[in-house]
Amino acid sequence: MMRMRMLVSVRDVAEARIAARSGADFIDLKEPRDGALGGLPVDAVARVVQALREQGSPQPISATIGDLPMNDLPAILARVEAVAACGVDYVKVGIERETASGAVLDALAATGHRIIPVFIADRGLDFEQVAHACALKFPGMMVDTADKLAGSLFDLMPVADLRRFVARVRASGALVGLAGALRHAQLPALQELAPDFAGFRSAVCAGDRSGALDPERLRELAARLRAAPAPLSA
Ligand SMILES: O=C[C@H](O)COP(=O)(O)O
Repeated sequence: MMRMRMLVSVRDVAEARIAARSGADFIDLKEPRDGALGGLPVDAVARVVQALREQGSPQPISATIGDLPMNDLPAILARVEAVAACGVDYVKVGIERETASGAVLDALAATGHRIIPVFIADRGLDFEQVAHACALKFPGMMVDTADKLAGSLFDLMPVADLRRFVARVRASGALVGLAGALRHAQLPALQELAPDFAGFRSAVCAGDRSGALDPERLRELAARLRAAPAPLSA
């Protein structure tokens, strides 16, 4: 079992370069000021992808499409196409706990792009929806939280549900990731859950997640993740 990898959310070329040289395993493009899955303008995504590819950064790159309502499937699909065309490795799409989400998952799977559904967990997870997504064979799946002021993922979801999510997604063959205002202090709890990767923004900024990426915090987190033994439960 590999160690747990670290996805780091960045908003521009400068932050992406910092993340690439400071220990990030996945570089995730978003505008943190615009919420959990705030999207960057497509030309900004393209600029970051070009800069990272030109400097030979090996990390896979993901980008979010932005917070779009589940009932606006045409807008979701148009945005997926635009973001995928920037050359990212993965397109992240927020999945709300709503009836319309089933049809969104079906349509995303049919795009042929490498989509990572991100289940928004503030109101808990619908495990039928998760099972539905698992059957659609996405390359990865995550949970994240929308309200970053309500505490971390561990405050919003029971550990038993997180464990169930990790097991269910892993059994489907997809990569599984956890995020939601995760902090350094939660690394032991994360290690115990043993997702393939964990996503960070709040913990690697000097102020709140809308501020600037802090290379020192990032390097410290990366060092702690590298030092941690691979969890037995994995
Ligand atoms: O995809 C990961 C998120 O951007 C993590 O952000 P956060 O640590 O502020 O919840």
